[in-house]
Amino acid sequence: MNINALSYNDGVLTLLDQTKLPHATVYRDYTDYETIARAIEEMIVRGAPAIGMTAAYGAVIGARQFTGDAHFTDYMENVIDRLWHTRPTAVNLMWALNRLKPLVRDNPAETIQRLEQAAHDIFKEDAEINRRIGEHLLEVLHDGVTLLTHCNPGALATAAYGTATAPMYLAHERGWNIKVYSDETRPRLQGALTAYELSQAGIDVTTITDSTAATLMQQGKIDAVIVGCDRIAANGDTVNKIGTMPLAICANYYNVPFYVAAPTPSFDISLADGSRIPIEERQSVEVTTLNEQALSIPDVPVYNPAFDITPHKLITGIATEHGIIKANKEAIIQLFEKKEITT
Ligand SMILES: CSC[C@@H](O)[C@@H](O)C(=O)COP(=O)(O)O
Repeated sequence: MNINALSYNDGVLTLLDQTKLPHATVYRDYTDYETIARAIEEMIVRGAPAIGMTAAYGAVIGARQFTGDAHFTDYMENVIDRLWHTRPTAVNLMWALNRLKPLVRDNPAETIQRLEQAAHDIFKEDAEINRRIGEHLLEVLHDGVTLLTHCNPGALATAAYGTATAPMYLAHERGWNIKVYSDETRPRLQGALTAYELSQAGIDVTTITDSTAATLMQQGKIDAVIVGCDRIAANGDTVNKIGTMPLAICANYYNVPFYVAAPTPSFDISLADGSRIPIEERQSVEVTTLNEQALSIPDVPVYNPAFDITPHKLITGIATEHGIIKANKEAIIQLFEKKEITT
């Protein structure tokens, strides 16, 4: 697995343009926080952990752009505010910026050094967190397993391994025979990214339309569903890419285990339940066109929420870097109190 969605070197952030994948591999260099903010909005970079890390490096680059014509801390507040408001749902974005905010000092040079270190730490931690999530999930899987996933919770959405794809990469490394079905994920087709990165790694992956998932479960062909997440509320309700909740309902009906792969930065325990999580609505053009070809007649109203809320009762377990926990308030409180994890 050798995919870098983002990398940073000495004031230059490089993003792999995910709007061009899987047909073209285009890397773009960024030295300006405003264009980094737009890259998040336009989904050149996407996936909860990746946008958090991009925002962190965006703040570093913002600090480096300071020209001395304002008070530095006020200037940095504006930089962070701009990055904060790029996408509303994935809490990893706010989590990363909240980690950087207290490191801002009056002195720009000192701040750049501190922010750069913090952004590197977040990046390194993300890869390790995902590897550990993968190891915990392998404990409930087996050689020969067939999995279903949705969206792209993969290496492209993280520093490495992905979240829901981490057990797939680790199983493959161990020589397990695994098969993965990847929902195409209307309307942005992130499932094509999953198919791209898993097939690059030599993992057996099959693309299906979103509406085929139920049929595969009915046919008894899916051993477990594993998805990523953008924000988990204190009671375990989970917000992930639109189309996740119907999968959970279907998995429940057909008794298929349904796991959410969740780094702890994806939890928002300040929100009691999923109904309080802001759900991004994106432009109608994402639904009405494909590669600039019209799919619908003009002027018909479109409703295009980017995420849905899976009720915690439908979730078999939440796989974190500390272990697999139950999707309920007690287990989540325990997780954040760093007490013994219930599995
Ligand atoms: C490890 S990524 C988990 C989620 O961020 C992923 O499933 C997802 O919903 C991404 O949404 P996107 O709109 O492509 O940023």
